[in-house]
Amino acid sequence: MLALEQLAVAYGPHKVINDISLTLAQGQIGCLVGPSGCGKTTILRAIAGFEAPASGVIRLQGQQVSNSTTQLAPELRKVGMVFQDFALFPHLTVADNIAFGLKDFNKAQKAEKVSRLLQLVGLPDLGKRYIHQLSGGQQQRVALARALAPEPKVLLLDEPFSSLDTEFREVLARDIRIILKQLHITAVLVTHDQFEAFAMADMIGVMQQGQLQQWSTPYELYHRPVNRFVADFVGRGVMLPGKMLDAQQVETCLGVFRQRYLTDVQTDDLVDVLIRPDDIVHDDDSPIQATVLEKAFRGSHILYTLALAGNEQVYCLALSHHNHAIGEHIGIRLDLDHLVLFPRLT
Ligand SMILES: Nc1ncnc2c1ncn2[C@@H]1O[C@H](COP(=O)(O)OP(=O)(O)OP(=O)(O)O)[C@@H](O)[C@H]1O
Repeated sequence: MLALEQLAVAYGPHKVINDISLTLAQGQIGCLVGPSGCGKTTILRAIAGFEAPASGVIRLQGQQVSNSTTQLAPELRKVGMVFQDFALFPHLTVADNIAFGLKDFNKAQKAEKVSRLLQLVGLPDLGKRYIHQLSGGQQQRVALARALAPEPKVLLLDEPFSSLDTEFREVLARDIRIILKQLHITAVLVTHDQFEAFAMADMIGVMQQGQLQQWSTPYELYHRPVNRFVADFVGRGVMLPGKMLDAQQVETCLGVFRQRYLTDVQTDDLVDVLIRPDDIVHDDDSPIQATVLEKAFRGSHILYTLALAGNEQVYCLALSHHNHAIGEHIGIRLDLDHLVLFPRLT
């Protein structure tokens, strides 16, 4: 179990982490996402014990390991780390890299453990190779095996996939998730890639300038962002102008919809309604017409950028056998489970 309670971290006089609280149960995987410099790595460093809190508390397995006055040494925390650059030793074999941290094991115990870990990360036959004889993805699996060897209770992964090809990342992210779940290890992943976060995480935290804007499940984050920053940062979407007809009903160019998201709202208030690409359904029978401005082929789907009457634009994710040309008019309707809206910025 991992808990941060009102954590603040400063470099000299500059506070870069402010009042962050979050909890992960044993075996849960959390991801931190956010713009460059927002403090993601600093949080990992604080959990590992390399940075002391300015205030607040860090707990691992219920034990307080960091506060502003006392710090448990990093090597006593049972925390493993996997980095972006793998940090493997080129002069050692794969097996020796993995065994590197196993100080209290004899030769036979090491060999047994390395063999089990190689099996676990899907590289059973590569123990005798050197690091330069592996692909990037294989190297990252070795880095994972090395971090898992001392049986950490918490694993910290700092952009572990960023040097790998995009298509490969999601597969590796899912594989690593399966391994961490098997071993019931609590993990925190830092990434720039929200699809990676979606593939790995039970909980995702969106950070901005040292503050945690939202900490929730991937579904909640996408469908119920707590503010505009999170709505913009996670997933694609547009803000469609709307006007409140009363506290529940909002009028947009796509029709009138009921809402329960915004409580502090009155008749005639101007709002923006968040519309995701999957909220717009292509429907030949719909009276609402839109013009295809752009299209991006995604294999099973096409992401259309559509112009509505007036100047508004929306995205529409349609199955790719609905193949329409740029300039064509198509019928659409809004298929919303719930409305997310924000007061219009003045
Ligand atoms: N050792 C340090 N001394 C002083 N300032 C630092 C130090 N390390 C990081 N910072 C600053 O702290 C802030 C947070 O940095 P951090 O590396 O945690 O951000 P990040 O979200 O991980 O960024 P990125 O996504 O670019 O890796 C940044 O403004 C950074 O410049």
